[in-house]
Amino acid sequence: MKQHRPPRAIALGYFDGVHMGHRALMERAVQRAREIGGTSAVFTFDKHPSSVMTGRQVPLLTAGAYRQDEIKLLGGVDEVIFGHFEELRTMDWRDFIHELLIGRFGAQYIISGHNNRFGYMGKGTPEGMAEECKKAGIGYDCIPDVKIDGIVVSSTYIRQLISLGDMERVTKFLGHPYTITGVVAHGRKVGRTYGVPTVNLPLPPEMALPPYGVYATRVRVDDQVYLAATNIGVKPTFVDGGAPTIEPHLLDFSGDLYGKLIHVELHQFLRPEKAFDSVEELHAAIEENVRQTRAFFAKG
Ligand SMILES: Cc1cc2nc3c(=O)[nH]c(=O)nc-3n(C[C@H](O)[C@H](O)[C@H](O)COP(=O)(O)O)c2cc1C
Ligand SMILES: Nc1ncnc2c1ncn2[C@@H]1O[C@H](COP(=O)(O)OP(=O)(O)OP(=O)(O)O)[C@@H](O)[C@H]1O
Repeated sequence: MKQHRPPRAIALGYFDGVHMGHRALMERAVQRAREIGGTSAVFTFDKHPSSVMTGRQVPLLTAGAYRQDEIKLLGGVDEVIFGHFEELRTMDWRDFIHELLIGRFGAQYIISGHNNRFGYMGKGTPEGMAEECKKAGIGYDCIPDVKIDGIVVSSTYIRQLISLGDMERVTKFLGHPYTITGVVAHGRKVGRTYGVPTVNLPLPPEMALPPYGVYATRVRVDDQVYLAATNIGVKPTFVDGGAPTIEPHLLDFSGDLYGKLIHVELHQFLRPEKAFDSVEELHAAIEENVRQTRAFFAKG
């Protein structure tokens, strides 16, 4: 068999959101890579398997364009390998191990969780994986479930928490705040006329949408971090319908962010979005939200 240099320790899964369970797998991959003098990698798919299988788009926890960076940054792995799910879903599970992971990508160690299924019809199981890896003379680690408050951490559970707006619990299960990433667009520039300039971020359509409302947030841009009171919704005071936007009002900032890539971390839901009777009432509500945001982050 062709020897790959350097060999790889490969963690398997989709890794949407890079939660605490995912991190346990990737930490192990990094550790194993060090032991074998190789590189650590994640093998994931270009499309979410459930979205393809059910034909219904699963709302994602990581913006598509940012997946590779987020997995590397939070998981600490050297590489992210994207398999084409539509092609691989028909591959026999043994071929997936021997031909693809070992033959093509030089796996010396494979790491997965308990519930990992792979190959045609999801017939590959951790038990089958252990047996085949043994035959091939490579290592396999099956990582026990990571639980918080007695609940198994999963992307599915975190999506539910987001739909409820329970951002503090989301942060606990993800191990980092839910973060919406995108490029700043031009808004209507109305906010600045009453002293509340906002950054306008179209919501990446593939991402999970929290309830419309105002959130205590932090915005990361380049190497800077700003506190921000952020509205998510359709601005019913001014606009009739339309696509939702995410609009941070950065505190202690003046400047121009058009065209910049920004990361908006949602830390706490403050109140639902509302159609106000006047701009003055909206303004007063926003001032209160700014106070709440400062107070939230002052708590540490
Ligand atoms: C903290 C905050 C809270 C907001 N809350 C609401 C709201 O409850 N209802 C609403 O219609 N618009 C709300 N907005 C959105 C403003 O209407 C919006 O920023 C303003 O219309 C400027 O829009 P523009 O950027 O398109 O010019 C909020 C904005 C911020 C920054
Ligand atoms: N809580 C956990 N503890 C340990 N391993 C986990 C945990 N959650 C997922 N894994 C493993 O991490 C890898 C990637 O997980 P994947 O993203 O496919 O599943 P998930 O987070 O459970 O998502 P979903 O809720 O969509 O099933 C898989 O090998 C999976 O078995």
